[in-house]
Amino acid sequence: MWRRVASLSPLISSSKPSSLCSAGYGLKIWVSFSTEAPAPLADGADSQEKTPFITFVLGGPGSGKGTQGVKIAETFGFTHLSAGELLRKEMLSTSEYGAMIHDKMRKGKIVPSEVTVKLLQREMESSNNHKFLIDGFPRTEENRMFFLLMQVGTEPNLVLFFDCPEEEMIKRVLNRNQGRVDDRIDIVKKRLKIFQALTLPVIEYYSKIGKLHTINAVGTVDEIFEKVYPIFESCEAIK
Ligand SMILES: Nc1ncnc2c1ncn2[C@@H]1O[C@H](COP(=O)(O)OP(=O)(O)O)[C@@H](O)[C@H]1O
Ligand SMILES: O=c1ccn([C@@H]2O[C@H](COP(=O)(O)OP(=O)(O)O)[C@@H](O)[C@H]2O)c(=O)[nH]1
Ligand SMILES: [Mg+2]
Repeated sequence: MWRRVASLSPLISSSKPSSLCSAGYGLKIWVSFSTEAPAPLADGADSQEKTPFITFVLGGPGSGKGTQGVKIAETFGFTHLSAGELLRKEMLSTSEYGAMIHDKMRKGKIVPSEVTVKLLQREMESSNNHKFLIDGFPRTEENRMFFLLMQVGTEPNLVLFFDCPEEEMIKRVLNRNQGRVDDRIDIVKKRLKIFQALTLPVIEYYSKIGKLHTINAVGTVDEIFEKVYPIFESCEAIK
């Protein structure tokens, strides 16, 4: 398990445009494999320094985030974290948040940022990996800001957007057959509206700061992965 002893350098307010596959951005992670209570580290001595590499995968419901996320994670060694899956797992547990998550999901609404970010953070902090592919998050500007705050300034290195026509997304979601409470036509339409109103501004933000890769999500799974592959293959920071 790695533990995070974060130092924040002036990365958030950098006005320089970042590259499409940026490597470091100031946050360092000191990896420690000890099971004992951590002793203070002297300038990272006796520790292995790792910088997290974070990819966000965004797109409307049914655009293929999960499907491509699995393939990217397998091929390029990422730990795949689906925000929706983490929330569904939490919902089925005895968590104090279970009923609230269920209520939000079945209505197609967004779960409060602190809950989702806490779940993501828990997974990240208990992982030995430093490469994370986070699928279906951030869905709102508030989500984005909350992650930035909780992760002490961790901005993603890469952001993918699976751009898919609404009719295709609706067709895929209604054929998904995973027994989800929100895969119903009325709720999918609501989720699409929320995507337009709240998630598209997040996508635009990443476009503005030069981190966005837009992928046309129409085609077979393999055809789409062929478009995704070169983005990661050309990224030295993940090797
Ligand atoms: N390129 C594709 N063409 C057709 N169906 C797809 C494609 N990619 C994914 N699917 C299917 O569409 C449904 C939604 O995909 P999923 O990966 O769960 O999307 P998301 O996570 O964006 O909601 C799933 O049943 C999946 O098998
Ligand atoms: O960061 C997130 C991710 C998901 N959700 C909730 O979980 C549902 C399903 O999300 P998921 O990403 O699994 O759906 P997908 O887009 O893959 O169909 C969403 O509609 C929201 O209710 C949320 O509130 N915040
Ligand atoms: Mg999904």
